[in-house]
Amino acid sequence: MLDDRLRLRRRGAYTAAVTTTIGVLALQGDVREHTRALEGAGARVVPVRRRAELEAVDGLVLPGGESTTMDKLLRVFELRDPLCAAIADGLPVYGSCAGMILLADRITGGIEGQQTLGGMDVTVQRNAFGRQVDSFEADLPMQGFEGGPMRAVFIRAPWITEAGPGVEVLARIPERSTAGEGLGEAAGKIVAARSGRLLATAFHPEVTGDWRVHAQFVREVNATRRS
Ligand SMILES: NC(=O)CC[C@H](N)C(=O)O
Repeated sequence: MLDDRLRLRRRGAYTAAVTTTIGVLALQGDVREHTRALEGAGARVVPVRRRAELEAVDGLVLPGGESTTMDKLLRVFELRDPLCAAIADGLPVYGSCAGMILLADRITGGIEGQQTLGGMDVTVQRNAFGRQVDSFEADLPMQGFEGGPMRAVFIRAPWITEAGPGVEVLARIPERSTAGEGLGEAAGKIVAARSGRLLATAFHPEVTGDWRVHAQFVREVNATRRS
């Protein structure tokens, strides 16, 4: 038995059987940072640009970047329909910032004709923070995450203005940024949420070196895969 396992492991088959493969949508955005974060959290990571690549992953990350560009490229690369179908079918997906916009059922502040993939019963306001606090960092306590508040980096970020009953709110904007700026009307806005197998953050944990969000996503993908 042990010999068999060792033989399989040597061929890579045993490892492949227990290693979760997570894709990062690689059309635009901070693909490299998410790849590093997921690898830091112990996953095998592959870029996804084609339908066949999408079909081979156990979970998918939609990176930060520019949601309008990703929307266009998803159509050009003929990934939009398969991805909508995969989400409907229960593929675990984590979206950060532009990725969160893509997961929202509804957006405000989108450009003419901008579409999302949807799946999460939320309304997301694009570029919600306004020019004064365009980019900032805040320490966010996050529901269900141990180890203290999460340093959250916001870059022309969206927020969630409305969340349906099936959506679990994981984090809201505090009163002040880490630098001490008052965050005004942003305070209290929802910036992290989960719904079924979908996870979304308005901020970018992939750039901080704190891999807790990615690690949690990898655990969820593992649990889904085994169930
Ligand atoms: N950092 C980001 O991902 C910014 C999102 C961007 N403002 C958008 O609308 O898509």
